[in-house]
Amino acid sequence: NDQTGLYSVFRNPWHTPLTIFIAVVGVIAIVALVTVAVLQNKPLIPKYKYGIVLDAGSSHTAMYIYEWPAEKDNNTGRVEQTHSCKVKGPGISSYASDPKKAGQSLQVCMKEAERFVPSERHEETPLYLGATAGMRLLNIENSTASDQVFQAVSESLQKSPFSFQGARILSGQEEGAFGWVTVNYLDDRLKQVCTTGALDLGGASTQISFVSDAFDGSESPNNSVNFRLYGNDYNLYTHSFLCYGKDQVLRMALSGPGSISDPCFHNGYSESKNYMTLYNSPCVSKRKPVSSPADFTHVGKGNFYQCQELVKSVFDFTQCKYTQCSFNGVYQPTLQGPFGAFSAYYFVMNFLNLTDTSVPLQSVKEALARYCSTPWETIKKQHPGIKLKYLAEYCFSGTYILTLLTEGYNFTSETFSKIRFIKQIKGSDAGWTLGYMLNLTNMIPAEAPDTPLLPHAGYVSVITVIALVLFLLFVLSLRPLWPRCSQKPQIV
Ligand SMILES: Nc1nc2c(ncn2[C@@H]2O[C@H](COP(=O)(O)OP(=O)(O)OP(=O)(O)O)[C@@H](O)[C@H]2O)c(=O)[nH]1
Ligand SMILES: [Ca+2]
Repeated sequence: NDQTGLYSVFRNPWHTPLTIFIAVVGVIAIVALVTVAVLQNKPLIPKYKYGIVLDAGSSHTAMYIYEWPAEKDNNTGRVEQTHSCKVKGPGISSYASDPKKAGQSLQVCMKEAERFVPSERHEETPLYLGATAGMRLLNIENSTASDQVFQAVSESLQKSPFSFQGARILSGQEEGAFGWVTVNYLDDRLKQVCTTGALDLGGASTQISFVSDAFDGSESPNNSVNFRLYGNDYNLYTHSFLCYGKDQVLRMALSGPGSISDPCFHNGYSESKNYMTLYNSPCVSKRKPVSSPADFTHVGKGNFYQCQELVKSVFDFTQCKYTQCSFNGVYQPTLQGPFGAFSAYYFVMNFLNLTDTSVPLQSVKEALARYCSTPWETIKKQHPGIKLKYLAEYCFSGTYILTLLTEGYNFTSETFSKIRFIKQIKGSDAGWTLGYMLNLTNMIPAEAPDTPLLPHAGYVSVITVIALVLFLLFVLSLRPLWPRCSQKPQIV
């Protein structure tokens, strides 16, 4: 019958001001912590934001739509590719003689984008067009035509409901650097020190980008790009070889001496071709013979080793004013780390079934030699569904890729095994477009984004401990600190 202990609790526990105070504070603290924990760690109803990038390449244009959680707009969002659309027809540089058609060619994909991006997001969704080597070459050849193509393309894109941010030519350095950002962002390597190098093979240019401990940019500043991303400093080596995309190299190889009987094309292959289409590029115009017939017959004789010699003839391995070069007198530090090889690297090696780099390089070469020596009629029978334009060129393209990697960039059988031929990473295409958009929308901060003070579990355990302490205090506090006035007030 202790009048002041637990007994009194059940009679009237609320008469101690301290008890009420602690109870109120406890409830507020728990509600506050739970609210923060939920907000910080559990997204509200997911709303997404979008970005659209058009990759106006030399051989074709592709549109990519990216999305990310709206409440994570501030740089910690996981931006993902949600849709892509391959524009029908050639690259925009092919419309030099009829620029309007360049703009019209984009309309189908832009209409598709209007269906994929929720209409309430249309006007806030940034839309970019970046052009690469095809337009670089047109700009060299005929800058007026290049401007007219961009004018037509911009007018066309301004008609879309999106927030058009402009159409421009990317430098080769940007193309290489943003391809590296994409690969490492998607592979979650930007929060680590060890990054993945990027190898991009297009139709008119090819890029190599990687971080090398041996490279501080001093020997060849033009090949150096510095990034500070998520609190890490990266000094990237990058180079873009204009005219060394596979389509332009094919022209250079064909314009060489005695190339009409071509070891890079299958025995039995014979096509009449027009010298004009061969020489109408700044990459080969210097090789154009003074007088040449309008047409020639391109005949294949399918020999990988002779093809390799022909392909090597488009490289210059003699001049190098640096401590070490790749080719054509371009500085290149020692290769380092794993590499992701994408675009035409993937299209070609995937077709040839040579993407498994655990296979020794010598075996890859032997497999390609067997493929190149297969007669054209057999090749066509074995691959009925493949576009003949692509099918005819795989022997050449595969030989070019191996020559570029081993003779050009000095990949050995050991470093070759560290290359991964990739089309996508976690559902997003490898290429410069994602890196380009991340950069322009500032979605990769220089500093590491704030991580929640405590992980979700941390919050739960803190709440539990506080709740227990408060409960104990509550119970203890029920013993009156001041003598309860148990007797009736004396009426004086
Ligand atoms: N086999 C095959 N080849 C393709 C495919 N798409 C493109 N190519 C060819 O691969 C080469 C490079 O294609 P892309 O990577 O799109 O090159 P691009 O972006 O147009 O060219 P650049 O402006 O130099 O980057 C070109 O010769 C294309 O014709 C494909 O799906 N399959
Ligand atoms: Ca490209």
